[in-house]
Amino acid sequence: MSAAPEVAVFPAAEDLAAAAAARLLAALAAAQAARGTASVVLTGGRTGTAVLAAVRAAASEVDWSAVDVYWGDERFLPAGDPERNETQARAALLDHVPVDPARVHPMAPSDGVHGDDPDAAARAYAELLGPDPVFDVLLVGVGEEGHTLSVFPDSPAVRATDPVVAVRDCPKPPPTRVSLSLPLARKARRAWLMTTGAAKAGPVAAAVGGASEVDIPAAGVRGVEETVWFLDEDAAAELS
Ligand SMILES: O=C1O[C@H](COP(=O)(O)O)[C@@H](O)[C@H](O)[C@H]1O
Repeated sequence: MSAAPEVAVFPAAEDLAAAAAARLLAALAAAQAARGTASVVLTGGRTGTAVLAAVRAAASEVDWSAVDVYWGDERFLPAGDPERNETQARAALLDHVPVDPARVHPMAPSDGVHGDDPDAAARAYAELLGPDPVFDVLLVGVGEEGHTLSVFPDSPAVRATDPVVAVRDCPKPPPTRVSLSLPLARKARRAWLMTTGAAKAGPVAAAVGGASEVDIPAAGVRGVEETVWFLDEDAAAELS
């Protein structure tokens, strides 16, 4: 059963990044203390990448060699493209902590073994995850139109039941992506939605207020144990 969402509002984006980073490190350390390993699903975007940079700057008890790293969505571009979420996450954090490369699981690039076929890349990621993946923490961002992951309003992806989907014709570039679906995202123990800025205030208020996930996909993200909205004051401005 999903818990009622918690809404945490911070004065500025930097405060949000520091707080989310500290809480992420504590959650990963707690998972390792309980089970020996931890898993996190990373997001792209400005807020998510700022959180990863804050994680890098923080002291922690986390054993990075025992963290499985996944991505919630990826821009389907060539390996190393600066717009890929993987590239940004590596630059912000993963290149600077002693992760085990075998535990870092990026989605395929458009010039990889699956060629320029996002459906094949989505199928391969679903196979990698297996039927019952464990995600200790799922990090996601929120777009101006309410998208989360690469699940956009009123799109085939928002109605998807497959665990991982190819996404085409996105309103936000690049147009082709690979994404976890909302049903898979809802298997995470902790789901944290993170966003900043006045342009996000409308979709945040709609999602927190219970909008349909078809209209505002961010409304469809919930953790099994915990759902947290990390917002700055601008993004929280329209909450009632
Ligand atoms: O394209 C994407 O955008 C969202 C939100 O990004 P932001 O820059 O507005 O914070 C992000 O969550 C998603 O992973 C990414 O692919």
